[in-house]
Amino acid sequence: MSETSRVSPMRSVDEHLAEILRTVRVLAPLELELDHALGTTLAEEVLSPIPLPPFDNSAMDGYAVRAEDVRQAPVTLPVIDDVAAGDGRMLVIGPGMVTRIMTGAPLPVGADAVVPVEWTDGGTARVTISRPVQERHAIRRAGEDVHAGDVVLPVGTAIGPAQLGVLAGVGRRRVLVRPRPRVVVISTGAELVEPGTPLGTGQIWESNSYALIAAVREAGGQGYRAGIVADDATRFLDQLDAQLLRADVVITSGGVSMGAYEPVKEALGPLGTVRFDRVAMQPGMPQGFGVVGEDQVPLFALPGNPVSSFVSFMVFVRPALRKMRGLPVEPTRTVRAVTTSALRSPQGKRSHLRGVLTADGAVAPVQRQGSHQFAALAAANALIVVPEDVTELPEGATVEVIPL
Ligand SMILES: Nc1nc2c(c(=O)[nH]1)N[C@H]1C(S)=C(S)[C@@H](COP(=O)(O)OP(=O)(O)OC[C@H]3O[C@@H](n4cnc5c(N)ncnc54)[C@H](O)[C@@H]3O)O[C@H]1N2
Ligand code: MOO
Repeated sequence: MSETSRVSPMRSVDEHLAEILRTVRVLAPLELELDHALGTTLAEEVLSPIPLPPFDNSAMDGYAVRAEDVRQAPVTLPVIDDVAAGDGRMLVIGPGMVTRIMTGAPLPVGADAVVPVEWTDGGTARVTISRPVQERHAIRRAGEDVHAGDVVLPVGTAIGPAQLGVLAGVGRRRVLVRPRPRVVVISTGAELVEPGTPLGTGQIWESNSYALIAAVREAGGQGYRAGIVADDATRFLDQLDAQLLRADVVITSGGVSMGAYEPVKEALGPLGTVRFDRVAMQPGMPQGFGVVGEDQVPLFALPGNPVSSFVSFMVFVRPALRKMRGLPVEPTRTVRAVTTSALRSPQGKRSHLRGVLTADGAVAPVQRQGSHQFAALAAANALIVVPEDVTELPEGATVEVIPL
C-alpha cells in the first residue's frame, strides 16, 4: 500500500470539535434528592412558595421597641416578655413597653425597631436604653430577600453550594436536574499494569485513567475506571459492552495510531459509527469519535500518550460534557500572556504547549514538551495555544493560554 493511501488528510481541531458537539445530546432530566444534586444543572424553574424571610424578624439580639419611646434616651422601660427564635406566639407591645428579642425571632406587633443589647444595661425586668434608635433599625422585613412566587433559580443554573442552600431555603427536598454525565474510562495496552503492583520487563504503570477520571470530575461528570484491557479487540468489545450499561460517555485511551496492535481502532472501525481521524493538533493527533451501542453512547477514542490523552480531554471531551450537562458551550476560556522564551510549533497544527503561568501575566514553557512527558505536564499550570499557521514565536510574544 502506498503512503498516500494509508494516510488521510488531517482534519482541523474546530471541525472535529464541531462534529462532537453536533453529536452529543443534553442528558434527560432526572429528579434527585438535594444531597445528590451538587454539580448538576437545573432543569426546572425554582420559585419560592413563600416570602423570604417569611416574617418580620430581628437582625440582632436586643430589645424590640417603638422608636418613639426611646427618642429621649437614656430611658428606662419595662420588659414585658422574652422572644427567642422559633417562638410561635404573636406578641404585641403597647406604648412604653419593650420585649427582649433574639436574632431571628419574630418581631412583636407594635414594635418598629430593635435596640442592640450593647446599647442597654441588659436588664430583664426593666431595661435602661442609653441611646435613641431609628425606626426599622435591625429589623429584617418579610420578603426582603425573595417575594412569594419569585424565581430564585432559573432553568440552566449550575448547582453549587450556594444554589443548594437556596433550594433548601425555599423548602425543596428534590429537584429536577440534568445529571452529571457518567463517564467510563477504559485503558488499553498490553504494557499496562495497575499502580501499586510490581512492574515486569517492558511494562509501565497505567496512569491515563487516573488523570482522565479526575478531569471528568473537575468537568462536572462522574468518572468510572473500567480498568485495563490488553491489546485484544474481542476483549475490548466485551468490556465495552459491559460498561455501556452505566455510561453516558465512554473514553478509551490508547490503541488508535498506526501500530500493528491497535485494539480500539480494530474493534470499533468495523462498526462504522466511530470514525478515526488525524486531527491537526500537537499533541493529540490520532483521534476517534462516534457513538456505540443501542443508546448511541458517545465514545471518545483518545491517543495513549499521557499528555496527548489529557490535552485531548481538555480540547474535545470537556466541551462535550458541558453540552450534556445542559450548560452553554462556550469557547474554552483563555487568558493572554507574554511568553518568556521563543516557541516552536509544527506547521499546520494547533499546539498546546505546557507552560507555567505567573500572576504577572508571563508564561514560561516547560522544558520537556514530549507527549510522553507526563511529569512535565504536572509541573505546568497552563496550556499555551499556538495557532495552526504559526510555526515560531519570539520571546515576549503575546499568546493565548488555557489555565489548568
Ligand atoms: N507510525 C506512527 N506511529 C505513531 C503515530 C503515527 O502517526 N504514526 N502517532 C503517534 C502519536 S502522535 C501518538 S499520540 C501515539 C498514539 O498512540 P495510541 O493511541 O495507539 O496509543 P498506544 O500506542 O497504546 O500508546 C502510546 C504510548 O502511550 C503509553 N500509554 C498508553 N496508554 C497508557 C496509559 N493508560 N497509561 C500510561 N501510559 C499509556 C504507551 O505505553 C505508549 O508509550 O502514537 C504515536 N505513534
Ligand atoms: O499527537 Mo501525539 O498526541 O503527538 O503524541
